[in-house]
Amino acid sequence: MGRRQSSKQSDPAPLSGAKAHPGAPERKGKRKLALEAKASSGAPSPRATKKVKKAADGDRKPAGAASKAKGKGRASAGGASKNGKSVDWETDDEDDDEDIENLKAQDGFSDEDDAMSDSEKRGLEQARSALFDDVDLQEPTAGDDSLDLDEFDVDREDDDDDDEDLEDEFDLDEDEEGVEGVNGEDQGDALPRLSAKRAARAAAYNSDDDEDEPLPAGLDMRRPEPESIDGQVDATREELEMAGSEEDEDEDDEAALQGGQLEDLRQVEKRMRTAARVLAHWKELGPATGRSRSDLVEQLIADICQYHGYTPFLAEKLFEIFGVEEALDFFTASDTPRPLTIRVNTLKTRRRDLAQALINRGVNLEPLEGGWSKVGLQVFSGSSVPIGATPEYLAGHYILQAASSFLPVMAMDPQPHERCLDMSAAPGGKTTYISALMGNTGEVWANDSSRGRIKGLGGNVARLGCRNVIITNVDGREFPKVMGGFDRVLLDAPCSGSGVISKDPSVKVNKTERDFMLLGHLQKQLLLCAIDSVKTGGTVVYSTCSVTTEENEAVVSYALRKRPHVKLVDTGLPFGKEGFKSFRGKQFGKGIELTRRFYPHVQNVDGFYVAKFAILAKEKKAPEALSPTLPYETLPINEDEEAAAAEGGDGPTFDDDEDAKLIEETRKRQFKKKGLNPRADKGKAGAKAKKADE
Ligand SMILES: C[S@@+](CC[C@H](N)C(=O)[O-])C[C@H]1O[C@@H](n2cnc3c(N)ncnc32)[C@H](O)[C@@H]1O
Repeated sequence: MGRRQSSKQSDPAPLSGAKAHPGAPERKGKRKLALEAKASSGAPSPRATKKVKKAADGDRKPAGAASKAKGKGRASAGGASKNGKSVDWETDDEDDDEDIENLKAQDGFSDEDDAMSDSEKRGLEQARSALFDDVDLQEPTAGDDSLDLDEFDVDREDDDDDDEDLEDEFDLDEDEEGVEGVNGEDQGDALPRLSAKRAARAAAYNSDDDEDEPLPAGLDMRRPEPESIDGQVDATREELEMAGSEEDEDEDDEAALQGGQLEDLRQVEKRMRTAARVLAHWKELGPATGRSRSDLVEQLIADICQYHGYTPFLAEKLFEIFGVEEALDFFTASDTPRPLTIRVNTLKTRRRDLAQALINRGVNLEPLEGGWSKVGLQVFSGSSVPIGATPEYLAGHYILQAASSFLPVMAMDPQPHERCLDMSAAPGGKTTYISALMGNTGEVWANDSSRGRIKGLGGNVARLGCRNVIITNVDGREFPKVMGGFDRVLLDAPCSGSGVISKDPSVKVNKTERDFMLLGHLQKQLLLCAIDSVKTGGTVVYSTCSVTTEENEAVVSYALRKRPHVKLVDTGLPFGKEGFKSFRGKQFGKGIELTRRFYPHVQNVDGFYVAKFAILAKEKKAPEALSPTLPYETLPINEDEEAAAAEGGDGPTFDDDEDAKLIEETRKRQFKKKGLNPRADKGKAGAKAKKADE
């Protein structure tokens, strides 16, 4: 049985232009995985352990050789046309995918090796369950020596920094519109209860009878097989009724938990899927349940909070973004780590050379799924090599960077010798990519308002050998006052991080309505400043690692309204879903469908949003029409103004009285400077002044 067959996960539906990853590789708990595998199969040979670990990787691996064969030429197919020229993201003309496969074959990584015995499979299964417990409950720690989390483009700003920034509000006239669908529930009550439930869930997953049970939902990204809904009415009703009777006991939950009784979370999961199925087929299945639609939605959101550990506010906000069943997939995928990826630093090495070096060290890797990037490698767990501390890493041959983080830079498409600005750049994953695409030519201004994060940015810029980067530490809203006229600006905005919950689960409980309002506010201000910093004919890319509309489409639409000389253009990205044209009755700006959304449950990348603007020439102000009510039919024509108008410019206008005043003031200043009395007789003083001049 090959790796793929051993997987319990099925492929999320692929999007056009990109194939979805079947699952996520593990980047945590490698030691635990190895120990569990060892324990489950007695005292296996190192080879057997290696097989188990490799098989675990395989569970999360993208499609195998077939997909790689297809990968050839895909990147160019994804290349967008820009100004009639084909955008080519490749920095290396040769296709290394095949080379890497050959290297791996030489190194003994063949699919045949992956055949597992039943006991190995059982060991793997246990290891995965244990692993999932780790992932689910463990907050990210700086102590994980295999990862430099700061550098792993967590894509979220320090909350402390934000607090400072967000307090400093501008006076924007349309702030309120970004906030919608707010749930005013008292979170103070909800949070302790949620954490008690999470503890219950942890205990439930750790129970001994797990072996024959299905995987916890957080690890199993499968949707139930699409079944015919005929004949399901009774079963559905039963499931919901069972759920209903549980609900009646809800008030006793606290007591039950305190008394050491653990709720069966699998039951909750089943109930969620059932409710989602009923809601998705409401016409056919709804009436038979005897419940109202809103009642069922309410129950489902409560279950999501309980099962996945969200506040009701955020659960509802995220739930509204997706269709019912898709929402459950999103929540599940947000509990699962994304693949660990690295970006090759083409300023220092080539992908095939780096792959060779890392394979020689025992790192298990593959080119990024789908062939859409020639600088990305996916790293699979199972090797004992700490990927954040290899000699190649220290020499700056690569950076740990989430695949979704490549996308805004690809959309920006920086060219050699240009002048670019990365407005909120720390810790520098995107800055260093921009620098590499420009081949260390031109200028990359890397700015961030956080002093603390600037240090990491400087470290990465130095390690990766980016000599064209200039680092600044100001509030992005100071641009273009500080500097303007850039060819391209990237605003990878501070955001809620709702797309990267798998990296930072604290988002589930620490984001409030106020945060979203203030973030939207800040993002709008920064985007206007980004636009104003670019010269005519230039480009602005706006991105966030959030999936909410008020941080994405609403911000972009605001900028379109406030800056009529900009328009949205194709991002040129080979995959991603269209930006929302409307959301809950609100229509977004022209061309919004050209923006792109990326989701963990669809493309197995972090939730991300990318919009690309072209900056056009500002429209000249038309001369104001004369009012027919004026007392004169025509006004005397000022020759200067007429000449300026003929040239099509906003020519200067002069006011003789004002000029006379200015001339007199200047005269007085000059007299004082020369020690003369400006009020003295003009003739005498003038003669003296002339003499002083001589
Ligand atoms: C999403 S992170 C940027 C990640 C970075 N682009 C990368 O790829 O490594 C957002 C950054 O915005 C910065 N930030 C927050 N408010 C800012 C402001 N007003 N001006 C400039 N930067 C700001 C935060 O310090 C944080 O580093």
